Amino acid sequence: MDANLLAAVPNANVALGLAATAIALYSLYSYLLPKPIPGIPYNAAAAKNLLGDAPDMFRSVIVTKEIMAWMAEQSRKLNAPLCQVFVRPFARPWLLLADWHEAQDVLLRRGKDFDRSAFSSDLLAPAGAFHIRFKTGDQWRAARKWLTDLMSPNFLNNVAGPAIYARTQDLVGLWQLKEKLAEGDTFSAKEDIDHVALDGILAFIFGEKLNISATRAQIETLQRCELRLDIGRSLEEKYTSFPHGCLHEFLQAASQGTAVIEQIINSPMPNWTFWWMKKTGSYKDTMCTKDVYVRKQVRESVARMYSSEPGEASQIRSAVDHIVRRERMLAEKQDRQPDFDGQQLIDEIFGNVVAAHDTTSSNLIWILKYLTDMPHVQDKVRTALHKAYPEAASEGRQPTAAELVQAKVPYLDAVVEEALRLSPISVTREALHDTELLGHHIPKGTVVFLLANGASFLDPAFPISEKQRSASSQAASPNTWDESVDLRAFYPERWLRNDESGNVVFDPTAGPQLAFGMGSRGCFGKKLAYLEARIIVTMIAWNFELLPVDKELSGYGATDGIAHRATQCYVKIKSIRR
Ligand code: HEM
Repeated sequence: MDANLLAAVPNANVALGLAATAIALYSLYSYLLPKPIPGIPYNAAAAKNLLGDAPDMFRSVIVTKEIMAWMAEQSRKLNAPLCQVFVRPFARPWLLLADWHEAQDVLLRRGKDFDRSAFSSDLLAPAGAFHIRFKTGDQWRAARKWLTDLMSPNFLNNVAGPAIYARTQDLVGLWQLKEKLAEGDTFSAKEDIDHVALDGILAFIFGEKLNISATRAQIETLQRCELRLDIGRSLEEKYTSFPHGCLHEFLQAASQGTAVIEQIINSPMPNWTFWWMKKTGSYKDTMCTKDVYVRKQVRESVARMYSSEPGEASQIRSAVDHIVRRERMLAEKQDRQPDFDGQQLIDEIFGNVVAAHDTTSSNLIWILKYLTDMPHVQDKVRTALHKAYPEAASEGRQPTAAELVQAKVPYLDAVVEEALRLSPISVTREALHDTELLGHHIPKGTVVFLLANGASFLDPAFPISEKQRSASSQAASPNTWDESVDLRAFYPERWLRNDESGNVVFDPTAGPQLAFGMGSRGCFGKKLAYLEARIIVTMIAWNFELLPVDKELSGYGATDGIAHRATQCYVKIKSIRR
């Protein structure tokens, strides 16, 4: 054979090898590129990037800390009520639905098509066997049976309300002390609100007599600071800071329980983060502390139950008392031994603490900010309260717990609702099988974010032809309001209307609201959250004037985790003397 030809054979082999490698690499690259769902708008540049939209999202979230704002922005940029983003590399796209009418339909009427997503269940992995993580089915129903009637007016008015009221009195005491120590200066209210929300929820879960309290721990610390030795002013002399109270280990575990979930939610690789977290000593300590404490409370409640007369309702002083009675009753019905020590029951109890704590405290923090920055709203709240509790006002005392749980104060309810409307976290659902949304084919397993901060909530709704909507959506009549009233403004009046007798009433259905989700998987604790907000805001507005604070301390930035949480909440308080 020709020598040149012989030399060319290896070269040809090398070339062939290189070409094959290039083809293989290109195929791998194409395989790993985001896979858009046909017909649904997306960012074209992101579809050509192995990391999809992730780099853009991280750039934005590093600055704003608000992933929900980034999502709403994508829907606006793509000008689409349904769009897709590629946030997790090499995974399916997430769908973003920005339409109140269709979101309501998914949540209320399409439970067979969409359910709790594995995605959100994974983010809440540290909550263990808490029912929020289950798909709708037998396990979920079994857990909900323990909770039946906890949100009944009877339980809320006679057990939860008085317990939360008692804990709110501690906050009033703390702020009277802080006002004196700060000599009228501004201070951060975030931790105080966080603590009173935790104390309130724990009093609901474990009873008013629970002997641990984050607020009282703070009071004890401050009582030792009478000489102002430990009290500091910030460098810029903008606010006074106080030393922190020393929290009971269970209170620390409760706060830590929220913190670990937030860490997972904000991780680019949640499953890995959780895997790593579980190996750390601090995680194990937190889990062990909360399990031991909750079990102890359950055992004490069981002992009280067996030592009281059967059916003696007055013995039920907490959610745990109620849950252990339900477990006993269910066990009898199912002909089995009650399992008071089981991990699922313990996870259910602690899960409710976590679900309730950060969400309620975030809502209260936003309310305080709005009341501080909008004195006319604050005045209106106080006027409404004086009208609702005329005896307390004329006798120069605070409204009692019994008065608080009974009264209707439409303007206060509207303020709470409006704060919730402006600070939602979007709920997610997962397609249970191949289905359709706004006329598009949606593959099984796709995660859909129902944006509560996009079009038809904070921006005017997208025009959508009725034909695109599902049959159940077309059949329903949506509640919507005048979108020409600035949807981003804090305007409680949008939740008020006149009834047939001309009285002003609060109308929770006046317009789009997704703060609690909806339907059978909507928030279980919604009524308790309203009750807690009503009690705490009433007691604050009744006892203190919230004076304006420096503009620099009144930002509206937030972080997204379990809740959409304001970064700043400073107050300058003046006791109202009667
Ligand atoms: C302002 C306060 C609160 C807000 C904004 C809030 C918000 C939410 C949201 C958005 C969901 C998901 C709903 C869905 O997927 O459709 C949810 C679920 C849940 N929330 Fe709340 N929540 C609050 C207070 C509470 C409280 C006080 C409790 C307990 C006492 C609670 C217990 C739960 C539970 C157990 C679930 C899961 C329901 C299920 O999966 O079946 N939440 N909450």
